Amino acid sequence: MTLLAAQNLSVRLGGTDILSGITLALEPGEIVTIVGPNGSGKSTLLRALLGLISPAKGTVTRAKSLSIGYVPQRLHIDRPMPMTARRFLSLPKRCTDAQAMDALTRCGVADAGPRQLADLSGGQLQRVLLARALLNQPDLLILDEPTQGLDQPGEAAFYTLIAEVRRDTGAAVLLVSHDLHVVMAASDRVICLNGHICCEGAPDVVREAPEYRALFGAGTQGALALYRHDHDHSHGPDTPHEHGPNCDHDHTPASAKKAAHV
Ligand SMILES: Nc1ncnc2c1ncn2[C@@H]1O[C@H](COP(=O)(O)OP(=O)(O)OP(=O)(O)O)[C@@H](O)[C@H]1O
Repeated sequence: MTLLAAQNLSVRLGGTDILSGITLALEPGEIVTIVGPNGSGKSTLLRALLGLISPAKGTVTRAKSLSIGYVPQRLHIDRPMPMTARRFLSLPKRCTDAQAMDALTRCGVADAGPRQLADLSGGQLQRVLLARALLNQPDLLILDEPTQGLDQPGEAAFYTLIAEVRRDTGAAVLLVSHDLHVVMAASDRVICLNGHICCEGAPDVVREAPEYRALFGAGTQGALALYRHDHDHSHGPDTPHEHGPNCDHDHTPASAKKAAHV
């Protein structure tokens, strides 16, 4: 049973096409990571899947009575505002002390309840946010850059936690990241987004091909940055991009061809 699916989804914001032709499906218990450069539409895609943005075209379908836990990219409360983690867990929906303790313990921050949000480290705060998302016993967790601002060990620990949550609760996880480096071990599937789905695949497949580096630049040092590039689409005619040696199709942007009179 598919939990959530998008069919040929396009989103237009402020008169600009942000996403086009997105087709994807999330199955129970899988961990799927969306990667893509800044501004490639990752948060927009999550918001469209959540129903927070109306698509210009296409459809989003959710399984009946699907429960979703969402951790947005930014916490829209004033961190200096006095608020304990325990109180935060009861917003907007009240939870019991036992439920709060269970969620905090599961997320490795059992003692965070009485602490002020402002006093928590970045990693602890992310865990409290995850704990809050778990309170509804979600079938699907949607996490928008949950490790933003964490150092690499913190990031790795957080992804280990996500894998444990999936194991213990059976929840599927859809998350956004900039960087495959740490995500790889925890993801069943990776979707590379740049306004459209450029490529997707299992991490072990992704490791074997050079496409991720082409999209993200040399900054990744090629670390785990490799995708098989199964094209089921055409790139926009003027979208410049590069691909690895295994690609057998012409990626010369149309504009370059025009310029070169090819
Ligand atoms: N409400 C809006 N109105 C107009 N444009 C928007 C709106 N929200 C987002 N955008 C634009 O849509 C594009 C995609 O934004 P989005 O936040 O989805 O990208 P992202 O991949 O999540 O980026 P980042 O990695 O920087 O978080 C950006 O160019 C952004 O400026």
